Amino acid sequence: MLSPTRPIPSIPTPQSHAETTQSSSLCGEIHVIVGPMFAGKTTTLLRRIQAESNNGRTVAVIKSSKDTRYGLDSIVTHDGMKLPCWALANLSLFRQKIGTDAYDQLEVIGIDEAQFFEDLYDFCCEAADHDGKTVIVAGLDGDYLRRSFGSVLDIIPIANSVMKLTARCEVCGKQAQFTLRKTDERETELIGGADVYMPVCRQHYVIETARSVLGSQKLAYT
Ligand SMILES: Nc1ncnc2c1ncn2[C@@H]1O[C@H](COP(=O)(O)OP(=O)(O)O)[C@@H](O)[C@H]1O
Ligand SMILES: Cc1cn([C@H]2C[C@H](O)[C@@H](COP(=O)(O)O)O2)c(=O)[nH]c1=O
Repeated sequence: MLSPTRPIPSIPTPQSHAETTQSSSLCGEIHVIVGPMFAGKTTTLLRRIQAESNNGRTVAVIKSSKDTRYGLDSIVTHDGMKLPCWALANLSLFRQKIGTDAYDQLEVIGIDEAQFFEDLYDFCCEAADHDGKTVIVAGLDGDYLRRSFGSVLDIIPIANSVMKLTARCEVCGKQAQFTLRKTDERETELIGGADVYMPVCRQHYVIETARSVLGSQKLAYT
């Protein structure tokens, strides 16, 4: 693991063989993990990175410096699993930050919060096609309005595999595919956790969105 500060703490969940990602050093790969918030995207990414590291491969993890929820030196899941990482504004800064020699040695690169990186497509192409890296990308496919978020969907055509995870609907407990924003803020990018967002199924996305639209209309007419 090439990390700025600490070694990888061991992650206590056993790895299934299917969760590991094997690749030859001559030819890179791109694996994409998407889904709503709380679906286990970061957990899946960290398990895969840990498995690659356990297999003797050199790994590094990058997250967006926009997400300051748990500090900048670690990726942390919603239930507390943690791994040291590089927090960057742009992926193009990575090679310079880590150093060319260290970059050349790297075999596996994990990217979390991929929706926040504008240069995701170019970075993944370069790393996999030209530099032979295995790139594992985790991010939101959709924002709170279920619109395509950042460049995550743009890398589907260049990916080896795509996995869409689901969370549990906070209203009914069924599978949740979407992220509902609980506050009235309208900007696309709004950092937050369970205080601002909740995972919901299709039915409750529609019901809760209608309820919040009606609520704001009522306020406007009173
Ligand atoms: N509403 C919630 N609030 C806090 N934690 C949650 C909530 N729903 C699920 N979780 C926990 O979050 C874990 C997934 O965390 P994480 O891997 O960080 O998800 P993601 O990266 O997809 O947002 C789940 O296994 C569960 O334990
Ligand atoms: C839906 C949605 C989310 N965000 C932010 C909120 C969090 O900071 C991250 C997602 O984190 P996770 O690891 O997937 O839980 O993205 C946003 O800015 N805009 C949105 O619409």
